[in-house]
Parts: sequence; structure tokens; C-alpha cells
Amino acid sequence: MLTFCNRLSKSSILASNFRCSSKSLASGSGSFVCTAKTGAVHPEVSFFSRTSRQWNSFPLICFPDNYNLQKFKCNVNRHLLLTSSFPFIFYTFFNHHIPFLFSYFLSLSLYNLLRTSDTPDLLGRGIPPIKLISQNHNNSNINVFIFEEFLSDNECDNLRRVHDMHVHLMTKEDPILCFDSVKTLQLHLKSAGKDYIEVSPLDFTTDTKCVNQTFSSLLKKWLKANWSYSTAFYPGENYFSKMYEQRVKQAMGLHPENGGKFQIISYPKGIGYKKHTDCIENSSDKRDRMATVIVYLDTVEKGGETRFPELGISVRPRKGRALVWNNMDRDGNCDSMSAHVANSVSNGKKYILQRWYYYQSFYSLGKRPPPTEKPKKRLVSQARVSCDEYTHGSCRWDDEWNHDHLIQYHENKFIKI
Ligand SMILES: O=C(O)CCC(=O)C(=O)O
Ligand SMILES: [Fe+2]
Repeated sequence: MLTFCNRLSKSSILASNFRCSSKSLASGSGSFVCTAKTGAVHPEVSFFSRTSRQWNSFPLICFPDNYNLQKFKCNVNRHLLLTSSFPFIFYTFFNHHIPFLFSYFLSLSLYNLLRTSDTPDLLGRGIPPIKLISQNHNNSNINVFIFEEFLSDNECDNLRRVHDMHVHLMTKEDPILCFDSVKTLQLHLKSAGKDYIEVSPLDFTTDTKCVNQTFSSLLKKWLKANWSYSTAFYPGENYFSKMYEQRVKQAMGLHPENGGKFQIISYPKGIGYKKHTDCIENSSDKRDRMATVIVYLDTVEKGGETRFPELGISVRPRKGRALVWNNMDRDGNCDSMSAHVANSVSNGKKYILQRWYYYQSFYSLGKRPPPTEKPKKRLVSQARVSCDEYTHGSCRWDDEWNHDHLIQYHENKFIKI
């Protein structure tokens, strides 16, 4: 029998029917793992003895006053990092292994974990990252990490609420639909059983790839609004953005200046997103998405995984879990192995917070673009749906946060962190 005797005095332990390691008793620590006196002898090397010894070696500071598993895990992780030579091994080992930023980000995160005592902001986020191993390639340049509990439940709930409110307000008007080509529009019509409708470039409103309001409303009905929803806000527009980018910098070493807008994306049941890379392959422009950070804002009952088919990695949406990976190699070349898919949601609803970090920063990065002029007749409260090719889940509804949302955010009506 193994039991956790929190804060028993030395004498009460000795008087009980439990056996505790003499080392832990001598150290005067208040929390022990004790084994019942069954007569069984556990050799020093057994898992049982080793585990009890480690438990007993944790200082009192690791044990929260009340039962709080999350805080306990966090304290233990921090203690282990502080007391072992692990960080340095980790750093030098990964330095050879991980391209550019990731070796930096790991060393930085560990440095910060070492340095940080108990800042409330880090609570629940002191859990070291886990590197996901590719099933298909031993030496891929793409590194995928997860950080559990990167956002708190409260942060996730509030971001979801703000997003839902935004989508609700903006779906009162039918969106304007845009297609990357006439061909894509034709393919969508065909899949909706409307291939008898003939379309040409003349169906796009002047200087755009968007169709007019009447045609957009018809298409919305025919395509059964089969898309994901994206709303965005920008760095510095609210408290959350500042806090989040600092948290990312601290944990992952990705610099706020290289980050773009913040997108909250939701996927209703049956919706996913096609296979793609976040950067442009064979492009020489380094103002491109070098790394992607996603946080799942809710746990999805079934489906909705972020899947990397080339790497054989699949990640389940779990509330608060962050997923980060590099899309480019050390020299800023887009790597096709970073291709990923959002599997369609089978049950439930998926929400993510997504931010791209760019290899090279540029002036307009992370700045709210001026309101779009085109198409001319687009209403203020009207979102846009972009279908950039024909595959399942290639259409996405999107809108930037408008001023009212920001006011509500500032007034703390929707976000309480
Ligand atoms: O939802 C996901 O899991 C991935 C989303 C994504 O890859 C994207 O929006 O670029
Ligand atoms: Fe992506």
C-alpha cells in the first residue's frame, strides 16, 4: 500500500503502522510517501522504492496548502528543473538537433523557468514542453511541440465567448463570397448540384474575386455555409494580446515583433481545413510564416485533430493545450514537410487561437489594415468568405474585430483574466 502522508510529524509517522524512508525523516521534510508495514521488503533499486525516495525528497514548498493537483504538478516540475542538470543537457543536445529558433526557444524557456520563482502568470504553465516524434522521418527539420495548460480554462472560455459574440453579430448579414478563380467557383457550384449555372470573370465585382450580394446569398444557401469562422484582433489592442505574446516569448522564444494578428477560429461539426503549408513553398520572400502557434480553446469530443501527414503526427484538440511548430528551415526556406490538415470535427465544436510568427518582420506586420474598400458595396457589418481552392474545408469566413468588440473587451465585459 502506498499512501501520501502530508505534513505528518516525525513522531506520528514512527508511531504509525507505516514505514518511511529514514532519509526523508532525517531531512525533516513534511510530506512523505509511506508504505504499510506488510513485511514486504522493497529492494533499493525497485520502482517502488525509487519513486518513494523521489517523492520524499521534494521540499515542503512543492506541496500546496490545499489539495490542488495542478499547482502540485507545476511545483514539482519547477523543482525538478531547478535541481537537475537536465536543462543544460537539454539545451546542448537540442542545439544540434533543432533548427534556429527552437534551440533558442528551449534554452530561453528553461532559463526563464530557472529564474522564475512563483509568478502568478506562470501558474499552470510551468509544465515543460513535449516534443512530438515523427513516425515517418528520423531527421525532419520540422519540430512539433505541445505545451499543456498553456492557457487557463478561464482564458479559453473568454476567448471563445468573444469569438462567438462576434460571429453572431456579423452573421446577421449574409457574407460576401470570394473565390481564387472562376474554376474554383465552378467546382463549388458543381458540388452543390448547380453545374448548369454558367459563370465567367464578369460575375466577379470590379477589381475583386468576390461575387455580388445577390449571388453571394444564393451561394451561401447552396453551399450550406460549410466553412470555418475566423475573427481577428491585433497586438496591443487589449490586455490579453500583451500578456499572451510575453508568455509565448518566455516559453517558446518567439519574439512579439515577428508575430502577426491573433486569429480565433471555430469549426462547427463536419468542418475542417484542407492540407496546406502556412508558408509559401519555393518563395524567396522571407517575410513569411516561420512558425505557427495554436492553442486549443476547448476539448473536442471527436475529430478536429491537427494532423501532419508527412510527419505522421496527429494532435487532439485539448483545452488549454498549445501546439507550436516551425514551417521553415534555419535559412528561411519553406519546408513542405510542415504541411498540415485540420481534420473535420466529428462531434462537438473546435476553437483555436492561432498566431503566425514571421521569419523577417516588416512594417505592416501585426498592424490592423485599413478597412477594405473593395468590394465597394460591402456593408460595415458584413463578413467575407474566401474559398481559395476546391477541396473540403477550403472556405473560411473571416472578419477583423471591429471597434465595438474592443470597447467591450476593455470594459472587461467578456474577458476577465
Ligand atoms: O485548426 C487547426 O488545427 C489548424 C489550422 C490551420 O492550420 C490554419 O488555419 O492555418
Ligand atoms: Fe495552417
